Order: sequence, then structure tokens, then C-alpha cells
Amino acid sequence: MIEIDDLHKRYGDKTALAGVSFAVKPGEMFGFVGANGAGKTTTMRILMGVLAADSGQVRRDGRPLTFEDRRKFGYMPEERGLYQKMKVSEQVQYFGRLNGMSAAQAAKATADLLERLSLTGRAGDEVGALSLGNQQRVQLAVALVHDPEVLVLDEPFSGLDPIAVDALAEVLVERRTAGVPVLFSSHQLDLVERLCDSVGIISAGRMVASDTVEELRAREGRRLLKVVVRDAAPGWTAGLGGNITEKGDEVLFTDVNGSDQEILRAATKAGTVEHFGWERPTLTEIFREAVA
Ligand SMILES: Nc1ncnc2c1ncn2[C@@H]1O[C@H](COP(=O)(O)OP(=O)(O)OP(=O)(O)O)[C@@H](O)[C@H]1O
Repeated sequence: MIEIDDLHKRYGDKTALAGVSFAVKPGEMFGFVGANGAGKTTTMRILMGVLAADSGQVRRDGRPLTFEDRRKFGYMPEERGLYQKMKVSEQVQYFGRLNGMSAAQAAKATADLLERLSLTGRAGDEVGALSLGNQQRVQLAVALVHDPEVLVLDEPFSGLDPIAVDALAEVLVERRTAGVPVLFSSHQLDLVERLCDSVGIISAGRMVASDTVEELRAREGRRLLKVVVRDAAPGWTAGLGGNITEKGDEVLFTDVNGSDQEILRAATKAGTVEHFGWERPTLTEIFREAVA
């Protein structure tokens, strides 16, 4: 288990992190989300030892992370760092070798990854000759080549086309299933919602929510009540509690504060109730609420 415990970080008089804590379990995919400048990259740099925290700790299985631990991590930094003049396949193999693989292991892992990320046809091209999206795929191959024990990826999906998004998602899900803790940041909340078991929402250097996607949605899930009444008597919602938005037969109630049964009785009296239930918010709605 990877634990981020109460990280604080200032850049001069600018506070970047003001107490960031969360944990990523083995076999868990954790989506790290937050507005621009919220502190995601700073947190991941501290996790990877690229940057020192002012206070707080990063632990693996209860003990502080060491250089040796981090060598077994796969990291995709925000500042992409590839040798532009090196050929794609050589580059990925090179990083595999740097991480302790034999030449044969690195060659095999590289060939497999290039295939998965649809880069086989570009294996002999210089990285600098590739489009930005394809360079991003190479960067991912570099982060993944040594079969890391932990994955820390800073916006791995940005700039990828939908096919590459699916290919990367498949690789990450595979690693997660093999027991690897996977942490990635993203602004693509639909993707985070689709892929992640847990989500951390950071705002202005503080964690404002950190839980499983299911828990977050369930917790927020009794905020929006949707009622559809066919052939309702006009004005049937008059005098009922909460904020009310009406659209044809559909009525949405927010901030109902326990008056749901009263609403159900009124709806039943007004006409034929076709739908009565709590709407589960999307991650985007939860995010907007959390950082507001
Ligand atoms: N080297 C630095 N010097 C000064 N301030 C910095 C530095 N790096 C980051 N910051 C500031 O720290 C805060 C957190 O930045 P960080 O890059 O961690 O955010 P982020 O959540 O990754 O943002 P984004 O989604 O835009 O990548 C921001 O206010 C940023 O301006």
C-alpha cells in the first residue's frame, strides 16, 4: 500500500500543498483529480522523490519510501523527458536496461508494449519525428517497460486519441488486476469514473474528498430526487420542500431534507407515478460541488 501522509509544500510564499493525505492499495486504480494548479503534480513529484516536501511522509507498506523502492516504480512525469534523436525501440529498451532488465528482457518487453500501443510500425523512427500523441505513447511505454510494482502517471491520457486511450486503459487495468497500485492524474473525469476504483479530489492544496467512486456517489446520492408523474394535476408540487425544477412530467427536487415520503404521497395523489428515485450524481457533478 502506498500512503501519502499530510504533505505540506511551499514555493516561496506560495502554498502548493496544505496537508495532502491519501492511500492507494495494491490492485487499486486511484484517480487524482483537481483544477489546474491544485497540487497534483507537486504531490506526485514528492511521491517520486523528485521534489522534497516541507513536511509529511510517503510510505510503502508502512515504511518511508527509499530510492530502491522508487526504482521499481513506473513514473510518467508532467515534463515529458525523451531523447528526441533516439529511435523509439532503442529508447524504450534503454529505459528498461536502466531499470535493471537484461538486454533480452528489455527487447521483449519493448516489442510487446510497442505492439500494445500500436507503435510497432514506428519502432525504427526517431522519437522527434513522431506526432505529440505518438511521443506520449512512447513515454508511456518507457514508464511501463520494466513491469513496475507501482505506477504513478501524471496525466497519461492527455493528448491521446480514443483508440490510444482504450489501449492505455487496457494496459493499466491489466496491471491493476496483477495487484499493482496505479495512481494517475487526469482532467478527463468520465475516464476516471469509468476506470478508477477510488478518487481523490484536491483543491488548492487540500484533499476535499478521497474515497471509492461508489462511496462518493452513494454519499452524494440522496441529494437529487427525480419524480415523473404522468397526467399530473397542475401545480401538484406547490408547498413541497426542497428546490424544485420542473420539465414536462419530470420534476427534480434538491435539498429535500427528509421530505421524500411527503413528495411521494403528493405525487401519487397528483397522477400516475412513473418514476420516483434518487439520481446518482456523476463524478463531474461531485467534482464541481467539491471544489466550488
Ligand atoms: N516550481 C514552482 N515554483 C513556484 N510555484 C510552483 C512551482 N511548481 C508549482 N507551483 C505552484 O504550485 C501550485 C500547484 O501546482 P501543481 O503543478 O502541483 O498543480 P497541478 O494540480 O498539477 O496543476 P495542472 O492540472 O495545471 O497540471 C500552483 O499554484 C503552481 O503555480
